[in-house]
Parts: sequence; C-alpha cells; structure tokens
Amino acid sequence: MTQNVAVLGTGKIGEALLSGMIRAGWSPANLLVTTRRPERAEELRTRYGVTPVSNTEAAKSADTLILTVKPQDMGTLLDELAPHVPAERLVISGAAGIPTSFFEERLAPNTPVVRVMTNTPALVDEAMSVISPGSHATADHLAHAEEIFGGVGKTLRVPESQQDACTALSGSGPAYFYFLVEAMTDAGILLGLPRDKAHDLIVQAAIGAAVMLRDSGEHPVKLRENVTSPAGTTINAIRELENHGVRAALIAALEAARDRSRELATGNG
Ligand SMILES: NC(=O)C1=CN([C@@H]2O[C@H](COP(=O)(O)OP(=O)(O)OC[C@H]3O[C@@H](n4cnc5c(N)ncnc54)[C@H](O)[C@@H]3O)[C@@H](O)[C@H]2O)C=CC1
Ligand SMILES: O=C(O)[C@@H]1CCC=N1
Repeated sequence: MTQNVAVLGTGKIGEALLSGMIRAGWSPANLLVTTRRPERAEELRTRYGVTPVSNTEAAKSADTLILTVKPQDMGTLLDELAPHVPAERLVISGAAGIPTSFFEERLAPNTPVVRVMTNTPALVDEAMSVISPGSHATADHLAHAEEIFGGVGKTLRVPESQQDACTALSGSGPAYFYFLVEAMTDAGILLGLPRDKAHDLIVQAAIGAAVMLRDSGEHPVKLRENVTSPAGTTINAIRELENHGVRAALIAALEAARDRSRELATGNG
C-alpha cells in the first residue's frame, strides 16, 4: 500500500527532507506539505509538485505526519492537530529538545511517536539522523522512520535519553565546521591570500579530511599525527590551538548546546 506522508511546517529542515525523499524515489503525489504562508506553499508546489494542505487536512489524510516546526511552535501546532489525528497515525518529530512524552500527552492514547534529530546535509543526501521510539512506537514504526530518513543519509537508533547529546553533536555539528572554515579563511586573508583562494583551499582540505575520517579506518589522532612532521609547521599551529584552549572550548560549546536542547523540552524554551 502506498503511504501518504505529510511534512508539517516545511521550513529549512522540512524542505531538505522533502527534496531528499523525492530524490530517493517518493512520488510527489504521495507527499503533502503545510506552511504558515500561502506564498511558501505555492513555492513548494511549483518546486516539487507536492500538495499543500492545511494542518487539519494533513492530520486527517496522511498516514505519517512529520512535524518540523520550531520547538517553541510545537505546542500550538499540537493543539490544532490533536482533535484530528487518528490514534494509528505515526507522528515523527524533527524538533530539537522536545521529548516524545510531550506529543503522547497531547495526542490520542497510544499514538505512536518517533523522535528524529537530522541535520542540514540532508540537502546533499549526507544527513546524520538519530532516531528514538516513544512508548507506543513499534519496530515497524521505527523501520518506516528509517526508510524516510535513510533516503537523505545515515540513520542511527539511540535511546531517547541520548537525543539531547546527539542534537549537540550531529544536529548542530555542521554549523561548527562552517564556523571553522570561516575562521580559517580569515586566517588565509591575514596570511595574504585572496579570499576566494583561501576559501577553496580550506574547503578542499575539509573535504579531504572528512573522506579520510570516514573511509581510512584510522583514528583521528593517527590521521593528525601523520600531518604533524617533527619540527615542522603543523605542530606550531597545534601548540597555538592548545594554548588558546580550543579543545576545552569545543567541549564547553557542545555541553552548552546539549543544555539548550534540554531547556527546549517544554516547547516554551
Ligand atoms: N536547521 C537545522 O539545522 C535543524 C533543525 N532541526 C529542527 O527542525 C525544526 C525546524 O527548524 P528549521 O527548519 O531550521 O526552522 P524554519 O523556521 O526554517 O522552519 C519551520 C517552519 O515551520 C513553519 N510553521 C510554524 N508554525 C507552523 C504551523 N502552525 N503550521 C504550519 N507551519 C508552521 C514556519 O513558518 C517555518 O517555515 C526545529 O524544531 C529544529 O529544532 C533539526 C535538525 C537540524
Ligand atoms: O539550532 C537548533 O536549535 C537546531 C537544532 C539542531 C540544529 N539546529
């Protein structure tokens, strides 16, 4: 049986997922979207051939609902949806912080809920999506969530207690790498390189390093040691990174992201 899937609150992450599902072979005829603004709905219809509907229509007619509004908007969305979601509908939340119990308390008894934290590389089919079941989600529900998110990258099942940490690592993770590229490009300017050349050099270094991290089977320490020649250039840079507490800064940064995810748990954060 063909399943209809609705993406409710199709912003950046919702669109990234939607585009990936179509690349993975989902028919736009089976995909519904909801938006706040009518112009945005038309944009999505034109771009992907999907059908914009209201939130209540989506709740009534889609087999799976994927909720991709901001955590702060989730309570309002659920108030609108709750009277219309039949108990057997699978509800997938893509929001940071909000636990599956938040949905279970507001939807019909026994509604299956799955919590997923994905990331923006879904746009290039390189997402990392971390998946946890709520109290009423079965193996089939998890498999269905994996089928959807597996189309845009890798998936990993984790206990829900690890979701806030995963949000800090892989959900927000791409932003840290973009920040590093931006900072290193500035360093290239300081060293006298034109900005476009500095950007290209750092991006290719990042891609090369990422592929080696994924494919070489080597530990990151070994890979870094292979770059670090005795009395060479790299060790001078590493000493500065250590002097400036970059390792401690990264640990503190990810801890702060994890803490913010916890704060968002009520949907009012
Ligand atoms: N941006 C990212 O890298 C990631 C975001 N997320 C999660 O995805 C969710 C969305 O984040 P973004 O896509 O960045 O935000 P966004 O602001 O681009 O998208 C949210 C969309 O929901 C719409 N919306 C809000 N209330 C609505 C309602 N009642 N009915 C219909 N549409 C409604 C907004 O108009 C907006 O277009 C958040 O919960 C966030 O925690 C998860 C992983 C990564
Ligand atoms: O910054 C945020 O709250 C969202 C969740 C993970 C990535 N972006």
